[in-house]
Amino acid sequence: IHHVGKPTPLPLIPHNNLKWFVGDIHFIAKLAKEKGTMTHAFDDTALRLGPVSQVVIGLGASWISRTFGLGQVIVILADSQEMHDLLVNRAAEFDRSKLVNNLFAATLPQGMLALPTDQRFKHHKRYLGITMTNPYLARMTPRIMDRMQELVDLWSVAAKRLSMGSSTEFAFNALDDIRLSSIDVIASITFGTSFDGVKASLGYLEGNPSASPSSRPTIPKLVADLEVLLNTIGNGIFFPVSTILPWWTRTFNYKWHRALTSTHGYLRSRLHSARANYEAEYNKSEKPAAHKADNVLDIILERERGDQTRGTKTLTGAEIIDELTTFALGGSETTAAAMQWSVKILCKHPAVQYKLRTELLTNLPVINTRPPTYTEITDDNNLPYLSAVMYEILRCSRIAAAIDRDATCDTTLLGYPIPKGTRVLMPIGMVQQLESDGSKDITDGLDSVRSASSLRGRKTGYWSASDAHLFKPERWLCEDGSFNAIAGPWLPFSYGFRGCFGQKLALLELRLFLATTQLNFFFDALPDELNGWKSHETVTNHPVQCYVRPIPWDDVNVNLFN
Ligand code: HEM
Repeated sequence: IHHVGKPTPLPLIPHNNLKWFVGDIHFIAKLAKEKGTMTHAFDDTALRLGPVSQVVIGLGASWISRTFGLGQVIVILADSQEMHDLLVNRAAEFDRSKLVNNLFAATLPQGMLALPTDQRFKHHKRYLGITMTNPYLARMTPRIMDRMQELVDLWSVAAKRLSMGSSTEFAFNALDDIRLSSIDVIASITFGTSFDGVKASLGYLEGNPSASPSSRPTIPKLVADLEVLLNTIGNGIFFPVSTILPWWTRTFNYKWHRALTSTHGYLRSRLHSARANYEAEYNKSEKPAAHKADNVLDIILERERGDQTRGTKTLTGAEIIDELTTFALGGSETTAAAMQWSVKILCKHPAVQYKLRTELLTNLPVINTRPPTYTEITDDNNLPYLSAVMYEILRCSRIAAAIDRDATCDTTLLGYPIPKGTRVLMPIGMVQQLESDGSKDITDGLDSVRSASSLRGRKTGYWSASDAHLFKPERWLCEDGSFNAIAGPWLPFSYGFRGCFGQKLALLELRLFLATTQLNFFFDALPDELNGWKSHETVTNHPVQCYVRPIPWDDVNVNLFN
C-alpha cells in the first residue's frame, strides 16, 4: 500500500504536503471552490514555495502513474525573466503542451490551437499570417470602428432607459452585448460582413419602447453553440486522462456534437458562398492579391489559387473550417473577456476615465469628425495614456491565467533537473501582477542558475511592491509622460513562436473599444453587489458579472475631476 499510494514528487523541487493517493488534488479543489478558478492553486503554491515549485496530481511521478498515465507532476515556473527566456529562446526544449493540444483536438483537430509545432502548423501560420499584419489591420480598422459604434448606439438607448423614472434598474447587464460585439468584429474580419448580433439587440430595444434597459432578444444560436464548444474545451482540464479526452468528447458528448455540427454548418455555408463569389469575380476581373484582400476567407482563397498554380500544398476544406473555428473561438471569447474586465475596472476608477477622455480629445481631435486610422489609434507616442490603461487592464485581469509547455528532453530549470515529458506551467496572470522589487533579491540571486540565454539580461523593469497589486495605469508612464512598454513584467499574450497568434488584432480591438466607449460615456460607480469580482474559468477567465451604467459625458459634472 505504501508503494502504491504514496504520491511521488520530482526530487529537490519544493512541493506542498501531499495526501496519499490524491497528492495535491484536494488542495486544488479547495482553492477552486474558494476562488472559483483552478489556477489559483498554482498561483498560491508559487507564492509560498518560490520561483520553481511543483504540484502533484494523484500519484505524481510514481511508476504506477507513469505506467497507467493516471497522475502527473506539474512544475510551476514563476519568474518572469526565466519564463520569457523559456518561451522565446528555449522553444526546442519546451514545446506547446500535449494537454493543451488534447483540449482542442476534438473541436478543431486541424486548427493551430491543436497542432503540435511541426511543418503543418508552420504552413497554417504562414497561410493566415497576413491577417495580423499592419496593412491588413489598417484595412480592418474602419470595420471594427463600425462595430464599436453599434455598441455605443445600443448602450445609448439602454442608458436613456435607465435614466427614465420608470426604470427599476440601476445598471444593465453588458455581458452579452460585449460577447455579441466581439463575435460581430470577428465575423466582419473573417467573412467581410458582420454577424449583426448587436444590431439585432438595438433593433429589439428600439422596437420595444417599454422594455427594460437589460432586455435583449434571445441569444443567437451560433453564439450559444460557440459557448457550448468553449465550455467543453475548458472543462476538459478536469478530465483525468487527457490523451483519451478527444475520443471521449467525440463519443459521449452529444451536446458538444450538436453544437459543433451546427457551427460547422454555418461556417461551411459562408465558405461556399465566399468561394462562389470569389470564382465569379475572379473570372470577371482581376482579383486583388492576397495582401490586398479584405477578409480572411478571400486571403485563404487567393493563397489557395496561388498554391494551385505553383503546384504547392493548399489547405484542405476541413483545415479551413478548423481555422475558421479557431478565429471564432480564439478571437472572440478572449477579447470579449478583456472588454468585460475593462468595464468592471473602469467604473471603479472615475479619474482614469476622465484622464483618458481628455487625452483622446486633446491628442486625437479628428475622432470627433471621423474614425481614427490604424496608425493614429496605435500611436503610443501620441496616446500614451490609452496604451497605459490598456496594458494595465490586461495586466490586472488574468484573462489567460496560465500557460504551459512540455519538456521535450531532459533539461534544467533554474538549476533543478527536469525530466523529458514534464509539464511546466507558467502562472502569467499572477506573475505580471505580483512579481515586484520586493522579491528583487531572490530574482537577482538566481543569476548563478539561470540558463545561458536568460543571463543575457532581464527584458523588463520591476513593479513596486507597494502598489503592484493595484490598478494604476501611471506605472506604464515615464517621468516625461511617454509610454514605456517594458516598465515591468507583462505576459497576457505569452511570448515566442507559440505565443498568441491574434495579439495585434486583440490590442487594436481593445484600443478602439476603450476609445469609442470612453469618448461617449462615463461609466458610473456601481454598488458592490453589481460589481463582484468572481470569475468563471473556461479557456479564458471571464467575469461572472458585468453591469454598466453609462452616462453621456454632457450629463457629468466634470468639475469634480479638476
Ligand atoms: C485579449 C485577447 C487575447 C488574449 C489575452 C490572448 C491570449 C493568448 C494566450 C495566453 C495564448 C497561449 C500562448 C501560449 O501558449 O504561449 C494564446 C494563443 C492563441 N491565440 Fe490568443 N489571446 C487573445 C486574443 C486572440 C485573438 C483576437 C485571436 C484571433 C484569432 C487569438 C488567436 C490565438 C491563437 C490561434 C492561439 C494559438 C497559437 C499557437 O498555438 O501557436 N487570440 N492567446
